[in-house]
Amino acid sequence: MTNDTSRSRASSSNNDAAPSITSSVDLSTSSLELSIQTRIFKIIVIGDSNVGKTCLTFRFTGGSFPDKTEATIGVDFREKVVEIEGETIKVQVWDTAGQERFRKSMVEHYYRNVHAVVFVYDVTKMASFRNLQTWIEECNGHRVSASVPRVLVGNKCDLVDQIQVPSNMALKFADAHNMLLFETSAKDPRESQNVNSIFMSLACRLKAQKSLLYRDVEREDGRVRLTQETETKSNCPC
Ligand SMILES: Nc1nc2c(ncn2[C@@H]2O[C@H](COP(=O)(O)OP(=O)(O)OP(=O)(O)O)[C@@H](O)[C@H]2O)c(=O)[nH]1
Ligand SMILES: [Mg+2]
Repeated sequence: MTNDTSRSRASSSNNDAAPSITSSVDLSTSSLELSIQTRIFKIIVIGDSNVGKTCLTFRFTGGSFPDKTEATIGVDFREKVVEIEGETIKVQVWDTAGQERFRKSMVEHYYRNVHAVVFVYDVTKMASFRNLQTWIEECNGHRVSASVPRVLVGNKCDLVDQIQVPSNMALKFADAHNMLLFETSAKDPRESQNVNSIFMSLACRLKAQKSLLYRDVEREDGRVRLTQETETKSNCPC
């Protein structure tokens, strides 16, 4: 599919249902009922170290650009509760480590039961764009279904004089890999809405694609085990 050249570009869409998911919550929590009703979408953010994964997730969940960041070790979780078509959904963002030494013991956890993947490169660093192929191979190697939506994000667009990755090159890559492309900046507050769109477009697609149903609620040693099941559904306006 050919795309226009606006900052947020749709190159293609994914479909199909995701695998079943099992999670546990503490019985003692009075919010059990809420837990059962609130769907959680797990979105992982992947890419080279220093491309701005932490800043992008911070911008989405906290609405600001952090003064200072350090290399992520393992993973940082950030959550945002959003409402889509009257339904409250928890978007759980996994901000992963780009440095090999800080991620190797965690990689299995990143990909387990993931609902969507955000691949990030730095538009001022060609190497971070070239390395996307490796990140995609890692993702595929962890049995992430082709039906799990993926988007591509070129970050640091505010550094206009230093851009190394041309938009048309990124667009071609996104098309070839069946991904949406966003070119944006976690730093520039005017791009805040665009950063939101990265995650909201995924949440809308997930909501449209499937309805996670809690099938079984069984007590296990004071805990409740919830099993979610998926079914195809398509009524999201996004
Ligand atoms: N100019 C500019 N700088 C940015 C932007 N996003 C992040 N940075 C800077 O890039 C550096 C790295 O940002 P991080 O978000 O920590 O990078 P990361 O991808 O999380 O790195 P790892 O945790 O090591 O994988 C920091 O100095 C940020 O201030 C952006 O949009 N524009
Ligand atoms: Mg980080």
